[in-house]
Amino acid sequence: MTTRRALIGFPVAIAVLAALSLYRVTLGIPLAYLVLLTSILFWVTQATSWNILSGYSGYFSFGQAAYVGIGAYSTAVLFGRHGVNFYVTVVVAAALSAVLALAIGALAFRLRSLRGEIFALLTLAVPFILAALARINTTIDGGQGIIVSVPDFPAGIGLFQDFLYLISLLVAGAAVAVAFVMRRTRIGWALSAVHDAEDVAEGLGVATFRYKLRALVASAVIGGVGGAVFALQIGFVAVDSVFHLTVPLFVIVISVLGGRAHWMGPVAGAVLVVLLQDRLTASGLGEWQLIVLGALLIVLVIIAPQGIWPELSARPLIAVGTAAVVTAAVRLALSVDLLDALLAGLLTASVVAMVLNRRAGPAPRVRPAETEHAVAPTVPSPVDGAGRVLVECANVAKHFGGVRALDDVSLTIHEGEIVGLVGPNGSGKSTLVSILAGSRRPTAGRLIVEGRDVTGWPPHRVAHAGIARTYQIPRPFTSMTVRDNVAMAVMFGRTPRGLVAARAAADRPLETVGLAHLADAYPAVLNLHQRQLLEIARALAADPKVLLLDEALAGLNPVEIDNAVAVIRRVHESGVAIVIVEHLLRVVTQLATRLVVLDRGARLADGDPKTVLADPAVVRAYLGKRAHA
Ligand SMILES: Nc1ncnc2c1ncn2[C@@H]1O[C@H](COP(=O)(O)OP(=O)(O)OP(=O)(O)O)[C@@H](O)[C@H]1O
Repeated sequence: MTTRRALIGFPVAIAVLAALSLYRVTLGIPLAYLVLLTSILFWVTQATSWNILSGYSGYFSFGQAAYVGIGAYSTAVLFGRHGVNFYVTVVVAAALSAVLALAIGALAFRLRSLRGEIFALLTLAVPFILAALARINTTIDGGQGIIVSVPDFPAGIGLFQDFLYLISLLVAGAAVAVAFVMRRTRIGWALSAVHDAEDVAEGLGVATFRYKLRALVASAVIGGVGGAVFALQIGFVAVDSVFHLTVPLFVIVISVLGGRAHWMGPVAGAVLVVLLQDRLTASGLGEWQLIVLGALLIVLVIIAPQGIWPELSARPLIAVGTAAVVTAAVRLALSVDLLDALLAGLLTASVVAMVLNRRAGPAPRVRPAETEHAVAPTVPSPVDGAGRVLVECANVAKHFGGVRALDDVSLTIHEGEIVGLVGPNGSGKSTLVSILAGSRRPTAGRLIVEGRDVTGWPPHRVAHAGIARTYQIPRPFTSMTVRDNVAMAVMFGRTPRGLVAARAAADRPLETVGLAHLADAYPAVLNLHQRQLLEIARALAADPKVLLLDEALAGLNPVEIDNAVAVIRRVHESGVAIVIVEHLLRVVTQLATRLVVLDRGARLADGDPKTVLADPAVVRAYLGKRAHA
């Protein structure tokens, strides 16, 4: 959905939904429909809350019930038991949820070991602990449950059900608006990058900790506020009704079904899932709910892994038309309940959109890079430490348990240099690159960039200090176009820029590497060489002083290697010092102004390439076999 369409459609939808309650009697809308809509809005709120962190960033949480529980108990204890103003309890619910999120985030997001499934397990444990606390502690619940009466509400609103509906609409609308804004601003881009390749994002200057924490807090506040309203909805808050495992299961099913990369995904998912659940219950098949939902999820994950919303929004007119026609036809032909007809209409529209999208086929493959051209290699003259010192790696050691990957290695990189870093397999080259990029903390020694000691700095700050790297196996942000991959580095670079300016600034690095004509393609259509060029363009966009190329030529054919060499030379000519890790000596000697040889974690030689290659120790340790070959 374009931003313009969303900015018009969203307020209109909210106004129409509000009118359903305000003019309910005039429009003849049954109260039962309002109850159903209130339930849908609750799940829209909770699924959007989950999606803001887990859907956008890929940090799967099973702890949604913690926020629902905190919110519901804030209202139940303060309003239900002590008569505190209901709106004050909503604020308390938001504050307590935010505090919990800050505690979880401060722990989980600091430690790399708590990523992936460990994060999911951690979040799973939280509601269990809170549920036990609520059950044991008599000032909270004590196992009895708490009755929540009806709060005062403005007289003009009508029934309590209308008030509940309107307040649920307000909360769900605010949640979706937050998700929309986040998706379109820096935080959304940062979370997408975290989802696709967190280490890479961090290395490009994205302060991942900060963005993840903000997303977690926003998610918690929305979940907590939704939980506070839920207390009114259920009227009796008990541990099992709020800290229940079905809460995370439902929000995950809803978000994945609807489309977790999109702000509207949870809305589409909630409408479909809650309607389906309601219709199954109404037809006496309530116990089949989870089976039907599970089966639907399995089928959809296989045929439409991006969820229903991207399918529908790719063909909005056909989707709306099909849903309307099928709903009307089923209702008239079979005289079934309007909701049954609506469900049939929505499911048919989803299937039709999917079939049409599949028949249209995948996006056409983009032509191979034409601007790539081989440039006759020339041997540069060694500059031998000509420029000022940019980076100094002093007496660095890195131990992995008993493995001494690096031991007392010192290295200086000067302005204008291309340093070739060579050595046998396992000699510590990649480890040294990771230390130079700040993605590994040395066991001993210091990393100094332009006179500043940056040892132990997080990678995004080292990136801002002027160091960029590429990866041996290219790691593009797969959900973004080639241009946006590069724009990310500008957006979060040393002088951060907005999306529009960053996209414009991405042109230059793309031209330098010869990928400009593929700017609108997705990385999936690039071949290995083009992906490696994209790595270089992205690193270049971060405006580095020193570029670290970790085996950027691995797996390329001779023509591609010559082209890559020409690209690297162009980058160098633009004023960037380069450290290149490479097994192909032919290439390193073409490019390097200085050669550093590592052997078993120690620096064996450092000097101009000719002298180093003639060093008997180097020949013995590393080059022997190849030289003879
Ligand atoms: N995360 C890790 N845990 C344990 N040992 C590691 C880890 N990373 C690297 N090592 C070890 O450190 C040593 C140096 O590895 P490194 O990958 O830096 O070498 P390399 O010169 O880049 O090798 P290659 O040319 O094969 O890429 C090896 O013995 C390796 O097994």
